[in-house]
Amino acid sequence: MVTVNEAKHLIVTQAAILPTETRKLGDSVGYVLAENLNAPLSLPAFRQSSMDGYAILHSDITALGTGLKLKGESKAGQTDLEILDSGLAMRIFTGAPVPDGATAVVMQEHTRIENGMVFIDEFPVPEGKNVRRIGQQIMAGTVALTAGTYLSPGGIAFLQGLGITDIQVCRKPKIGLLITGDELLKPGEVMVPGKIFESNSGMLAAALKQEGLGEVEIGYAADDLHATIEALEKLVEKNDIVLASGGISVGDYDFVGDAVKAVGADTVFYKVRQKPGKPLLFAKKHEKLFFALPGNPASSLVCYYEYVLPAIRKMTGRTDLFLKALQLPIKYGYAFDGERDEFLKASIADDHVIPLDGQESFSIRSFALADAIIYLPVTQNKVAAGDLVEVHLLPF
Ligand SMILES: Nc1nc2c(c(=O)[nH]1)N[C@H]1C(S)=C(S)[C@@H](COP(=O)(O)OP(=O)(O)OC[C@H]3O[C@@H](n4cnc5c(N)ncnc54)[C@H](O)[C@@H]3O)O[C@H]1N2
Ligand code: MOO
Repeated sequence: MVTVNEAKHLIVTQAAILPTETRKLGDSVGYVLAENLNAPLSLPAFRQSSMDGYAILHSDITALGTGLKLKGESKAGQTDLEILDSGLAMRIFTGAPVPDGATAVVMQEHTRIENGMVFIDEFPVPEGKNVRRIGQQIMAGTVALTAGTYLSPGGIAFLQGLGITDIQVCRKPKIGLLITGDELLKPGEVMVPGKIFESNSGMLAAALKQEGLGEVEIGYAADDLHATIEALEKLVEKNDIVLASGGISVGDYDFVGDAVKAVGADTVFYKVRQKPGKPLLFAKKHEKLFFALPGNPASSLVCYYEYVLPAIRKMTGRTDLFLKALQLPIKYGYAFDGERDEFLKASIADDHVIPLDGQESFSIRSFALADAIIYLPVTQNKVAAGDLVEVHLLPF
């Protein structure tokens, strides 16, 4: 049996970053950049107006109400503009090129047009007012984004704006799920007394989907050693990570531990000093990782968030591996006996964290209502209302 921290340490040190691949920028959200990218052009690439109004020479405006002769127009997308001379104003729109010679743009709300003249009701007009400078966001040739950057929609937009179409990212792991248990019915099957509609496949597939891993191979095995080995072998062959659900405790029909050995994986640890999720097993075969998650749904999901997710993130090149953690006051007092650290399904409201009803490991309804997990180490087995506790935010 290892501690929570030992288990986490073993997992993130054993998980290795996957090789890189080239992807279309538009298909790269949620991936991690595997190369340093320099800006091929400056942004903005030319002086742009940030307002609809009039381009002028700021030095022409010597008093409130200075009149300038209106000459020409610059609209967005314009490529051929004449130089603006002193004494003139050019009609201009947001995003349009500021003509050479002009040193500022006055927004149209601060102007009046009378007889072909533009009167500027603003004084003084500072140089550069309402003009986006060349390279104000980034200069050509400088570092745009560095290897290791997680690509958010903002990152995609930034690189697309630089004209970049293909990038090098860390590959994401292929994941296989093995669902074990004789009592399990798949969605749509006919309910029979003694059976249950299994839900761990949907739960884990959904959690993986949220992490950008939409294609998951799912295998099923009855509570039988040979069936479990066979299903496991298939999944291990094609995937980087295999998650098994159920069959990892000490019952006569729990075969996953033996099957893991039979496929040649080395167990790194079995059992973590925690509740729920004690019988978690972590094994490795070369670079492939294997997690045997306990069948109880809440145990399985806690183990996914606390251990599997960091491994996935490490393999995809991310450096923020764990759920975001913060300290919050707990709404109600909570106490527990025993030697195991506890993870509680919880929700956050009014700057407090609330432990939810239904903390049993079979109870998944509380997870349906949770947006966080409270982590209470055994050293903190009695907390009073208002005490600070460690809270892990679920990904949303
Ligand atoms: N004598 C002992 N018994 C148990 C111990 C122990 O230390 N000594 N540990 C308990 C703990 S803690 C857990 S957690 C469970 C883990 O059991 P398994 O991983 O072997 O899981 P199963 O026995 O197959 O199933 C447990 C529970 O979960 C339900 N289940 C299984 N698969 C699914 C699924 N795909 N979808 C929904 N629900 C599922 C299953 O029907 C059982 O109710 O062991 C304790 N026992
Ligand atoms: O580890 Mo179990 O998950 O306490 O029910």
